[in-house]
Amino acid sequence: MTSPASRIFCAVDTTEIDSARRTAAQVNGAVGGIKLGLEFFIAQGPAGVRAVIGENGPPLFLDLKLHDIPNTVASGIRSALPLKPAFMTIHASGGGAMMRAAADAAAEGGAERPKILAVTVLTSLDEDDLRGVGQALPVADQVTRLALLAKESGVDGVVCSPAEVARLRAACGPDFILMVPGIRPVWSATNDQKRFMTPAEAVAAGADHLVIGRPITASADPAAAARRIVAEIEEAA
Ligand SMILES: O=c1ccn([C@@H]2O[C@H](COP(=O)(O)O)[C@@H](O)[C@H]2O)c(=O)[nH]1
Repeated sequence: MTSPASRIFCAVDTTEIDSARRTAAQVNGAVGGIKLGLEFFIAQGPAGVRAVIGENGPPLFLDLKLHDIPNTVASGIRSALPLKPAFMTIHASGGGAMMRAAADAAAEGGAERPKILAVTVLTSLDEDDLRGVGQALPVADQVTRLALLAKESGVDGVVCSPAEVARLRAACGPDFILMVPGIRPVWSATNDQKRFMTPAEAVAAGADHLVIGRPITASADPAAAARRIVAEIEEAA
C-alpha cells in the first residue's frame, strides 16, 4: 500500500529560488514530491526548476496548466521533457485533440516521460462561477464529462477536487490517476479554495495524490504540518 506521505505533493508557490529551496528542504522526507507552478516557472524558468529539484531530487510535479492549440501545447510539453517531471498539467477544456497532442508529446520522453494530467474544473470555482462562464452543468457533471474525455484522449489522469473523487474513481476506473488539490485540514484556513475536503476524506474517497500548499508552506514549521497531515490520514485509515 502507498504510504500517506508519498501521496503528497507539496505546492511550493513562490517566485523565489531561495524560498523554494528552503521549503523543499524543510519538507524533504515528510512528503512524496514537490509541485512547482506558473508563478515559479515564469519567474525562474527551467534553470530555477533545476536549482530546486537538483539531479536526484524528489519527484517533480510541473503544474503549468497548458491551454492552447494542440501544436503549441505539444511543443510546451516537449520543451519540458529535459526537466524529467513526473507529472505535468494541461486544461481538459482545451479539448480532445489538444489532450491527445499533449499525451503524444509526453510519450517522446520514453521511460522517463511525464504523466499528463488534465485539469477538470479548478477547485477555486463553484456552481455560480461555472454559470458565469456559460457552463450550465452542475460542477460534478462537468468534471465527470471532462474526465471521461481526458481518458478517451489518452492522458494519464485528471486534477479534480476531493468532492468528485469517488465519482471519478467509479467512472474512470482504478488506474486513472486522480491528483487532488483543494485539501484543507480542519485546522487550516480555506483561502481561495471553494471545493475542499480534509486530507483523510480525500484519501478515503480514493485520491491517488494530494496537492497541499499553504496548509504546509504557510506554517511556521512546514515539516511538522506535513507530518500532522500524514498522521491524520493514518489515524482515519
Ligand atoms: O484545481 C486546481 C488545480 C491546481 N491547484 C493548485 O494546487 C495548489 C493548491 O495550493 P493550496 O495552497 O493548498 O491551496 C496550488 O498550487 C494551485 O495552483 C488548485 O489549487 N486547484
